[in-house]
Amino acid sequence: MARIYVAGHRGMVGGAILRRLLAEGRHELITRTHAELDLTDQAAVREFMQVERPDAVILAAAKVGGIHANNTYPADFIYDNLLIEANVIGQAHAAGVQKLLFLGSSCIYPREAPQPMAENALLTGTLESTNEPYAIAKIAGIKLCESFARQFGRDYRSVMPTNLYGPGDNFHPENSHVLPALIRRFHEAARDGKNEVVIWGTGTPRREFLHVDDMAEASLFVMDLDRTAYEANTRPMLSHINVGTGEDISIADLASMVAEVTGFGGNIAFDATKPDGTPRKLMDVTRLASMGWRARTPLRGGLEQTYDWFKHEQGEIRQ
Ligand SMILES: NC(=O)C1=CN([C@@H]2O[C@H](COP(=O)(O)OP(=O)(O)OC[C@H]3O[C@@H](n4cnc5c(N)ncnc54)[C@H](OP(=O)(O)O)[C@@H]3O)[C@@H](O)[C@H]2O)C=CC1
Ligand SMILES: C[C@H]1O[C@H](OP(=O)(O)OP(=O)(O)OC[C@H]2O[C@@H](n3cnc4c(=O)[nH]c(N)nc43)[C@H](O)[C@@H]2O)[C@@H](O)[C@@H](O)C1=O
Repeated sequence: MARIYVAGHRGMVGGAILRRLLAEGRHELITRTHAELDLTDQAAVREFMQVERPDAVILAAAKVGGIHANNTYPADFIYDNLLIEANVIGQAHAAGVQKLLFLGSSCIYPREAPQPMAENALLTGTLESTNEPYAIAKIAGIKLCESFARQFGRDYRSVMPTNLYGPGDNFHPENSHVLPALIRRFHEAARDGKNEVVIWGTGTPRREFLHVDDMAEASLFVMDLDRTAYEANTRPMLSHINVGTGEDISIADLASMVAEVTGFGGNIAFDATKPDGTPRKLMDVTRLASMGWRARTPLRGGLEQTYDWFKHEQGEIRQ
């Protein structure tokens, strides 16, 4: 039975991965909360890795947020994420951990990348300014995995998720991503009998949304791939694999869908003084599909399930 350390197991994605691993029952799982182990602390991470010596690591811990948080706290987003990645990946290697999975993000691709964005679009153009520091840290994470694989023969892999949502998401009014932010805003407007909801930007940007349970499944699918298959699909640099649905939707249409699901019947207004961010971010998922994995959860169904979870957990949700 392999011992797997899931970093970030209290987060949305780490939590979904942990639930899936627990259900499979194939592995012994190692976890630490942020309070127990600050992953920006190199000495603490070194001590942890040396004592625990896991067989594999899944790195789902990161400083994460939506467009406003990224734009407002750029230093936190680059500094924390660079430290977390360097410490976890570097100290895993130092402790002899042979296998690791790093979670990046679709914002690694250039703002004007051809759509859908294939893995080889990495480092071909200028990044979107609202999340450039976070994207630079995520690109560094890919390069750390590649480099430890190429120089030391480690089996360190990377997946690049599109925008994610689902149970366990962050519903903060400003710092969250668009889907949880809209669930909360439309829910509160419907509850309070308001006749207008304002959403940020022009409504024209397009985003792709993947349910977190699909992401957890894809993460373990990539982790379990035969090494030859992973390397054959990530040559020449042993780089990364996109994870998404291959379908996107405009923010205006997403807002209408959230309004329907939450029962809000009023007007939707757009605050164009707020940034739109990247115009479009659709993943090319051909690589993963060719290996046999496809997303299963349709957006409407996933949104309804997430809204049910939100209503149920309201007293408990993260702020
Ligand atoms: N959500 C999304 O739309 C997307 C997410 N991703 C990536 O997926 C991964 C998981 O994201 P997600 O689950 O949404 O994020 P969450 O914010 O839900 O979870 C991140 C987890 O990391 C923990 N963490 C953060 N900093 C530290 C630290 N210094 N030491 C220890 N633990 C820390 C957090 O703990 P605490 O809350 O206590 O700080 C939290 O439990 C990240 O790598 C993210 O970049 C990629 C694309 C889209
Ligand atoms: C996952 C991804 O997440 C971020 O990039 P993003 O895709 O731009 O993410 P977002 O979900 O915050 O916004 C998507 C779109 O939606 C619009 N929008 C409308 N109304 C609200 C709203 O109320 N909140 C938010 N957050 N956005 C809103 C918003 O203006 C934008 O046009 C980065 O952190 C990036 O680093 C990253 O990896």
